[in-house]
Amino acid sequence: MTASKRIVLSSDHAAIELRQAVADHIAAQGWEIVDIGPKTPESTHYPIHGKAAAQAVASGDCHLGIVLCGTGQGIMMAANKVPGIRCGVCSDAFSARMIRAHNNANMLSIGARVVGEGQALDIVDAFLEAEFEGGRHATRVDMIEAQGD
Ligand SMILES: O=C(CO)[C@H](O)[C@H](O)[C@H](O)COP(=O)(O)O
Repeated sequence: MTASKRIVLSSDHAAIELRQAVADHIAAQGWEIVDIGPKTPESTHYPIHGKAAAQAVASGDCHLGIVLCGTGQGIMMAANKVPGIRCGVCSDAFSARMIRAHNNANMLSIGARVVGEGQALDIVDAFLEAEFEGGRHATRVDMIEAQGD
């Protein structure tokens, strides 16, 4: 793990507490956290927060991003609308490892109403520890990028 790397975190109202747990967990590993909120649990709209986090990654300000909502699905869809973003929802560590190793994902989405905190932190660790394998997988990721928006 490269300690100097920056990671953006965001969520909607359904995942405020889990987002904080993720932030605490990865800050303890030396990651620089850019937590763009929201800070309070009032009902909000996941497209706003998925887009904002994705823009932080797509702009190069952050190396990676983690977004969370109730299922992880809506905020993932919003993030993937930003060019250059490859975000996958994961409920298990194997998938989290593979979206980086094979799909070169730069964002991870988690459903706070789907997985518990312990599982979520395992998913986060798997995502952050994995590395893109390149080779045939790079050919395929390039094909995704060539499809445009
Ligand atoms: O899971 C979500 C989107 O995929 C959101 O987090 C919302 O929680 C979900 O849409 C339910 O909305 P609610 O306003 O919390 O009932």
